[in-house]
Amino acid sequence: MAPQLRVPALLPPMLRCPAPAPSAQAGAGEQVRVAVLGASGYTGEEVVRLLALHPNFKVTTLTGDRQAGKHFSDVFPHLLTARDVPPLVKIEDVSWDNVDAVFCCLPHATTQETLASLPAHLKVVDLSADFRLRNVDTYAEWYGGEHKAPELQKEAVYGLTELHREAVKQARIVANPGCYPTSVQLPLVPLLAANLITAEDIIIDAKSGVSGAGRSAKQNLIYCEVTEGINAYSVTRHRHMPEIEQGLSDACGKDVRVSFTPHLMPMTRGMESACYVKLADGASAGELRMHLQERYREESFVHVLPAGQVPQTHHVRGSNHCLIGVFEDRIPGRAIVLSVIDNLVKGASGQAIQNMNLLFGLPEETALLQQALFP
Ligand SMILES: NC(=O)C1=CN([C@@H]2O[C@H](COP(=O)(O)OP(=O)(O)OC[C@H]3O[C@@H](n4cnc5c(N)ncnc54)[C@H](OP(=O)(O)O)[C@@H]3O)[C@@H](O)[C@H]2O)C=CC1
Ligand SMILES: CC(=O)N[C@@H](CCC(=O)OP(=O)(O)O)C(=O)O
Repeated sequence: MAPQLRVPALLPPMLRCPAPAPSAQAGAGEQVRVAVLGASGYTGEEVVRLLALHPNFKVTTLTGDRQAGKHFSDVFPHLLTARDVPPLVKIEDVSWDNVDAVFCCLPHATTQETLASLPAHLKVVDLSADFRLRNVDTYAEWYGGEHKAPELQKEAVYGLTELHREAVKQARIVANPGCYPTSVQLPLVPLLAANLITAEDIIIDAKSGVSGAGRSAKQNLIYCEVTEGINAYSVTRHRHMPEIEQGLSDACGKDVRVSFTPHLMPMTRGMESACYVKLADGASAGELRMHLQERYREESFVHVLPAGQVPQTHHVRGSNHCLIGVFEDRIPGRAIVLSVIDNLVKGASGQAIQNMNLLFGLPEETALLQQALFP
């Protein structure tokens, strides 16, 4: 059965709140001039695809590395609007005076050096992992290299929009969360903050589509090695573990450690996190569900399903929505919380646009109210 989305979530932004003018920085009534760094990759492409329907953001600059020099429409012929966007250039050839806002879709490590060299007038949403971890030593431990821009890291605001909206509105640089951390924190942060589940014994069994690994060719990602099978990867050492633990620890004021195992699935897009949690004394799965329904009642993109409905990746494919289902475990005192997103949309480019909308005082739903592509 299809999940029942709340009707207000599907109203166009103008019916939910008055359309504000873009920020003074961009000039009231003017278009925000947007650069997408790493536009020849999957998340960069997804930003450009979604921005085709954005009334206030105009893509004026696109960068690539190996693909620099090509027309965007030659790299992504499926994007019909790409005929009107500029060709891909190298980052060093960008004229920053013509840019107000940057979506940074570069690999981690490259990102911190690039962003540290950009002019300070730019508002930035960074999709990489470089500015997500507050502690640069933790970054070095999990990402295998000293952080090259610790000052910029201090300035960055972690942008899981529904949980950090007010901080995002004030920010200049937003660290867009990882895809797995988005799918896990949306359900678990409110439950930990309300003491409905314990900080101990959290087990997360997660699955991702192959686009999560980016567009560049790798042997373990070729068709024969991915199709008709699944495999866990980075077992006990996936780099999203400290990001998840940072968010969950903040939520409850305790040092949270999680068991987290990601799996690669033979599908293009989509992510599911099955979270096995221990109920606090006296709490029930029904109470968890009701708490999440209440917490996200006014949200456009997070939907807590009625009892018994199972969230499916097919129901969020191509959309910025997150669907959550809560179930009573057969083991007394435990619950199972399921969460699905599209890794490229709510897990990356959609949430990045949601955050950029907030940076410019726009309704955060702008250009993001697409429903899922089904089947
Ligand atoms: N895919 C996903 O689901 C998610 C990805 N992310 C993060 O978003 C970022 C982008 O990911 P994704 O789009 O999947 O990656 P891709 O590999 O698909 O794209 C990477 C982009 O960066 C460019 N690039 C690579 N190296 C350099 C360099 N040294 N200098 C300048 N440009 C460079 C590439 O250019 P070219 O191809 O022309 O060489 C390409 O445009 C990463 O940090 C990733 O971890 C975050 C959440 C989810
Ligand atoms: C399937 C796959 O490989 N997924 C990627 C996660 C997505 C990603 O790009 O990670 P960030 O959000 O930290 O940038 C991985 O496991 O590394």
